Amino acid sequence: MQYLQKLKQFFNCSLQNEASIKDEAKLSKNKEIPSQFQIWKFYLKFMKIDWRGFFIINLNLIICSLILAYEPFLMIEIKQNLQEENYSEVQYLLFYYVACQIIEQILHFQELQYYFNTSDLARQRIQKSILEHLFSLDIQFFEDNKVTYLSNIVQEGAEQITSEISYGKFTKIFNKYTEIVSQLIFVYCQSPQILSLVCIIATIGTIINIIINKKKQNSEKKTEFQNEYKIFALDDIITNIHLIKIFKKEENEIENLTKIINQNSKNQNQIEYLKQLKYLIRNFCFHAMKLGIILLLVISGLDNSQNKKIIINSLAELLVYVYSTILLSKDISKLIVSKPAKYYHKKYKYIGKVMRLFQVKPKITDNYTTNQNNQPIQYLLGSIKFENVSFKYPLATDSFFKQKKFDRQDSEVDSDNSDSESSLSECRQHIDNCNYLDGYCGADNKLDQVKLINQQDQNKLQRKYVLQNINFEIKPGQLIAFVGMSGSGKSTLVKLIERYYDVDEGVIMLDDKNIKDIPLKNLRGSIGLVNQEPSLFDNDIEYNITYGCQDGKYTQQELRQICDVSGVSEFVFDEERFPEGLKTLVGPKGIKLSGGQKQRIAIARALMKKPSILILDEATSSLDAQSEHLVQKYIDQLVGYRGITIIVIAHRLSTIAKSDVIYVMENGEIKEYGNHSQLITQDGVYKRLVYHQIQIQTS
Ligand SMILES: Nc1ncnc2c1ncn2[C@@H]1O[C@H](COP(=O)(O)OP(=O)(O)OP(=O)(O)O)[C@@H](O)[C@H]1O
Repeated sequence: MQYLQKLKQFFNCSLQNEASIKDEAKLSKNKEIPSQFQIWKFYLKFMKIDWRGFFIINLNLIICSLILAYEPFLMIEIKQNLQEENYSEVQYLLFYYVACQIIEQILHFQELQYYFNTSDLARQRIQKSILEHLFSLDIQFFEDNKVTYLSNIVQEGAEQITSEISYGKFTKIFNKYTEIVSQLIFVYCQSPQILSLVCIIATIGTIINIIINKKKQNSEKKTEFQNEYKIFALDDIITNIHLIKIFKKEENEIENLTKIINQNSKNQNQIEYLKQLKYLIRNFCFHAMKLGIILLLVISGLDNSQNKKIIINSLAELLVYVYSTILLSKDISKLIVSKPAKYYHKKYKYIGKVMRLFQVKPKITDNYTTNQNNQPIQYLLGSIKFENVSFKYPLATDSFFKQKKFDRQDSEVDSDNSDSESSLSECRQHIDNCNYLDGYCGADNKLDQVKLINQQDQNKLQRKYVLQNINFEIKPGQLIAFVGMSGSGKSTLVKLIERYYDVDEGVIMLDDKNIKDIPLKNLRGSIGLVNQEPSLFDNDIEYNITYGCQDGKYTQQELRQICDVSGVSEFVFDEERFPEGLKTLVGPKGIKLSGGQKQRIAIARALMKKPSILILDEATSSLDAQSEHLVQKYIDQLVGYRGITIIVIAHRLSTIAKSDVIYVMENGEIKEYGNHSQLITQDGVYKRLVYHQIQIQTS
């Protein structure tokens, strides 16, 4: 009864599967899934053939496959000679057989050696080109995509492409078919009727295998997406472990994670069930063939006892070949299943993702990259001019995995197929509408409904201008400040000066040149930035401070001076707390340092770069008053001596009182500007901010 139910379930699923296959074909048309031609064209990017390796690997494989194909016939010959008691010939044939085996093993060993060497080189080359492409992408891409996901693409993608473009790929397929054909010829030589029987049963087995494979791939596709969801949820929760501990939410999170982890157990079970079913069918086919062969022998043996004797003698051997023919029919069925569908399989999924990654193109382009790479930075003089600049953040269009809220309270994700059709078409429409470059993970999943943003949502999400009609001019060597309420657009302004984004309207001029015409190397090389949340590498303090030094050149004297003025010396040379001094490891993201220490290192790093424009975005917010005063003193010196342009963004208004010009921002607009004494006399936003801060301090 249970079995019947499962069978019914299976065929129901197959019907639904049919529909999803049709949809897949539609998707293929929509270029959501690459065609085989596109896949091969893509592989060409990474191909660099070492002809010697190519020749040796393929020649060895061809010789091995010919030896393998000849083996059954050699066995027949040995047996015939044994029956005829021709022992000298048997000896000779046995020697020949052993020699073939030894040659095959030697060739195989040599092929493997070449294979590993060439694969290693190919993997390095592929990894490098994926990284080169990834690093050429805009900051926005990294803001929209999860780091775990991108690092997986680089690692796994390179691995999978390497195995796909290995030199022996085609020859191995050729080997497989030579083996099948030789075995079929062997069976034919024994008895044509038996061959017909083998062919009929193998064809039935292959067809059933194809159906099961397609069904399995459908489940794998869903599992794949849910696995990614699991990884992101785990990543999110473990990254916030401090928060979880402080709120004593361990139990809740464990419960939520367990729910998320167990979400796709239904799919996993189905995959296992289908695997078992395939195994069962293979065995069933084999037994059916065995029975059929015996029946044939009995029928034919009634009137031909000689024939019967010969055939019975080789029955065991025959069955071995019949069995391996069935095993090979498994490979045929895999080949017949559409190649793109294979890309949902965990063995191939990252190839599709790498293809997607290469479809993403940077919007911030630099025509000078190739020419300027080996030339030294040409520092800017430091004048900045904004002319009628307006800007809004673009929508995330190149997200591999859309930013999704992990709804842990209701994390039950129904992986049932019951209403997959409606969600499927809806999601397909979302894909068309959004033109999102989503991974090849299944869209026929409820999760995708959450994941993809439809046209309506897009309209709602139409971003507002973050900066509107901004005009200002900064001369080289000036000290300029931007103040304003949180969210008024100050940091965005800095991002535009660094050209992490291009403006929507207006123009930004640096040294009287449009920012778009300045090589990125010169632009970013001339800017030193310290932002609100300093990022540090998991390395020692010295490495972090000297990271921006051109060609890694600096003197210990310079380093010491910068450490002194940025306040790093104050803690780093304290032998009790930092016995290793500048060689102290800071831990991931500088976790072993305090907020103020991290900020001082970031300030030292920016100063070591000797920039012509220094941007301090809330750079001293975690420093105590004394340290801030020290940094401030050095900044004043810099302005005086080196003519460096300094832009300060600060909420603490005492920090900016000495600025040449203070720009006051509100809702993405500059509301007023002037120096401190001018602004304080006006009855405007600045005066209100100053009084507000004084009030807080006195109370
Ligand atoms: N990467 C981003 N994508 C989309 N919107 C963003 C992004 N970064 C900032 N914003 C939005 O732009 C607006 C201005 O943000 P910005 O960080 O420039 O403000 P701010 O004045 O520097 O604030 P604060 O003083 O709190 O740092 C905010 O409404 C914010 O939500």
